[in-house]
Amino acid sequence: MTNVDEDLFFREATLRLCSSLDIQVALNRCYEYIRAFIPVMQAHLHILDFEQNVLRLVALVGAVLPEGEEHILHLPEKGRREGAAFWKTGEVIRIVNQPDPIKVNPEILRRLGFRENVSYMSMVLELEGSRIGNLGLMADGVNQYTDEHARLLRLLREPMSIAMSNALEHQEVIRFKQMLADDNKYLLDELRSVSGDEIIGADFGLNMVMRMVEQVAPLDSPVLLLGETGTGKELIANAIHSSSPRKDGPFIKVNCGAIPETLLDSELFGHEKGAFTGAISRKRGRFERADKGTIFLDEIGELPAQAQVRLLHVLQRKEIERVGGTSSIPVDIRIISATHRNLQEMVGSGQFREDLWFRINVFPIMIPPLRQRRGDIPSLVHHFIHRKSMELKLKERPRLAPDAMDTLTAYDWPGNVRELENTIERALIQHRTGGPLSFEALLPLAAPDKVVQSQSSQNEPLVPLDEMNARHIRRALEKAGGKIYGPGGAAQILNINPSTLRKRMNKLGISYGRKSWRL
Ligand SMILES: Nc1ncnc2c1ncn2[C@@H]1O[C@H](COP(=O)(O)OP(=O)(O)OP(=O)(O)O)[C@@H](O)[C@H]1O
Repeated sequence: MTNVDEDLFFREATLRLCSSLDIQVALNRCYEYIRAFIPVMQAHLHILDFEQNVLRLVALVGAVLPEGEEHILHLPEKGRREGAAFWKTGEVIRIVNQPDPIKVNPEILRRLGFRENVSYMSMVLELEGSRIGNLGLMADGVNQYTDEHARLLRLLREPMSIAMSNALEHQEVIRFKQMLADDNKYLLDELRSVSGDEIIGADFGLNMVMRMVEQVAPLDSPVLLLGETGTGKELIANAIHSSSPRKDGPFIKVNCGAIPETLLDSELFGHEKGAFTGAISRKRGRFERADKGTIFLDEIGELPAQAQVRLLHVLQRKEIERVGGTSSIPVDIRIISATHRNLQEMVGSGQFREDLWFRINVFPIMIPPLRQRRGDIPSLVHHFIHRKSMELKLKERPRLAPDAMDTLTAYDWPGNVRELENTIERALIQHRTGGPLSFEALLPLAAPDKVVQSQSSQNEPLVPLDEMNARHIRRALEKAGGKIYGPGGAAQILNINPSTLRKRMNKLGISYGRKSWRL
């Protein structure tokens, strides 16, 4: 003992303590080294929670806890006060060379593998003024520990405390990471069930679209979704992602038209700390967040010219550079873009870069407007009544009024599925008091829209809605030779139920019978 080179002892033991973030591995390595200098049969590392009066074992060498054994040891209640005082003010090293004078519960000793005649040396670990834990060494027989051993052990107090603290923080980071991954998965599943990723009309009006989705989903090719607002472009983008090999990766949406131009770069590509006023910390951009997943660039036609150049850059090089950064970060992403605008025309007029257009237009999918797939309307109506009734927590699902479905099917839906969804929700809110759902207000809006567009010029004065409706119905009657019912009848031309048409004719004062409908 007298010849111990303390510097060497400190260095070698510290190297072993810092050799792993796994505290058990670190303690094993250190134990193997120090046992040549200090008698030790067993070493254990605890953190003490004296609020709860428990010792939590974080590493143990020289004994194995039985399978499934709890790693928390409850301290005897009567020792609580003494223990707390010791942990707050007690000496750093404690040597107990006689059998059990510290009156530790024999059950604890047994669990830790102690025998009757043991010597015990413990050292309190402390970091930045707070006591964080305890290292205990145990040797067989009485009077095993000397002041010289205590002096050597004390040399390791600081590295042991740092190693323990780092290991605990590392464990905490891993735990948080697992919790976040778990939460993330849970929230994604929740989001899917709330937003309802069920695609209505997949076998009917959207059949062609879904066939194309199946073809392209397994590949990494860029997809361009075209279609009017509210047709379901985002829903389809989601469907492509969730049936692709990237489905467990992120699906990140960027609404290119909704981000102010000044923030666009930092939103898309992220920024380094201090890159500009207000950049108080480093931030990852959406491209970086979409790594190993899919990025959905909605309203890509709204992207300003500068941003188009940078996007092209990312697509060509598959890497991004944060604002204020100096290095490139590789990104592995699949791009789905969407627009309700005519990008080809925008290319022609110089508003959209042709090279970018070629890059994103590899596999265009056109989603037809709802008025071109009216057959899907009844299923959509039932789907939204079901979903929205649940969201609104309605006790009973309301019935539809007799003509309601015809009215809904006849309407032109310029806002497409989103408008239909909102219409149903509004009707459900208005009908909270009961009664069937009717959509009387819709029909007058339907046909005139088209008629106004096709018949009136910008300068012509606007006619009242009822008059416009009446004219439209008369035109249909004229075309049908006055026939209301059956094939070629006015109801079929107008795509509404004949009885709805008759009601509307009554309301508008259009009489029945051959030619009586003429002006
Ligand atoms: N076929 C469908 N089945 C069920 N719900 C649908 C369908 N199509 C659209 N929806 C619903 O309609 C709403 C609008 O759809 P979505 O946001 O995907 O349209 P969009 O074309 O991306 O609209 P915008 O162009 O305005 O961004 C969403 O709530 C979506 O869930």
